[in-house]
Amino acid sequence: MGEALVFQQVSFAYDSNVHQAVLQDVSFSVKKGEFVSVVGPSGAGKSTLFRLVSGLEKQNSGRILVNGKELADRQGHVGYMSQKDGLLPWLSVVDNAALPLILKGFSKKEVWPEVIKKLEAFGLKDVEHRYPDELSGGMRQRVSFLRALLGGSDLLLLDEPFSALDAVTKTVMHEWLLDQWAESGRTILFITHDVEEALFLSDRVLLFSEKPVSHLEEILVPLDRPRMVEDLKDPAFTELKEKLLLDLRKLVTL
Ligand SMILES: Nc1ncnc2c1ncn2[C@@H]1O[C@H](COP(=O)(O)OP(=O)(O)OP(=O)(O)O)[C@@H](O)[C@H]1O
Repeated sequence: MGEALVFQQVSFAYDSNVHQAVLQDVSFSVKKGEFVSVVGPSGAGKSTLFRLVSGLEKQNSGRILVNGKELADRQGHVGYMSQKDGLLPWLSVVDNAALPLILKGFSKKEVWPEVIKKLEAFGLKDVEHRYPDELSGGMRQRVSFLRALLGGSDLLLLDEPFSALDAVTKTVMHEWLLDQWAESGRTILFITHDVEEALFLSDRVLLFSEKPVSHLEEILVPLDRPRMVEDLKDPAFTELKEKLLLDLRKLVTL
């Protein structure tokens, strides 16, 4: 199957704080097609991990391999979607979604029909020519996810994409995301503070369990796929959730 992402003994400290490493000899890997969540207390280094994967920061030592290659420039190899959907307010929905293709040099005329078809499949029919501030939060996140998909990267980094959504929309988005993930065959690395979300979505959860992080604790999620909201009542699921919440609580210092 192969590895989408490999960290080999990666250490990293911000220049402004060289004496306090964020990561210390961290090793882990994510298989192609896997859905892995990253959970940990605030300030533990989750976003830093994403910044390293996407190449926005450079590790001080160790190796980071994306699809088996150590790349100097990972732009275009890693897709990114954040809590703030990052849509450009002056572009229409279709122009926002099509942006990665336009940046690659395609013309609007070439890509619009396909992008509009995809927007329809994402439940965004008839809003193609609206602007982001005219959409609901869930709609905006779907446009943002489509833009990440159209970037073409096999590895998608999702940084708390649903944390600003209400509970019901969030649940709907979870099932929707799992459908899109299954259909696209992409690899997803997902940051969240929400333990239930992490367990519901993922094959594995990686827990930042110390500072600086030198070991990511790994939790395998024993649920079959496809998953549905009813699975949240499964005793194996609730037991795991309680355990993970307790583990996290121990790590939080005020
Ligand atoms: N640009 C930066 N320069 C210096 N230090 C930084 C920078 N960004 C983050 N840090 C520090 O690195 C550590 C890890 O931060 P990071 O944002 O990765 O944590 P996080 O787990 O994503 O937190 P949260 O869950 O609150 O988003 C923190 O101590 C933070 O203060």
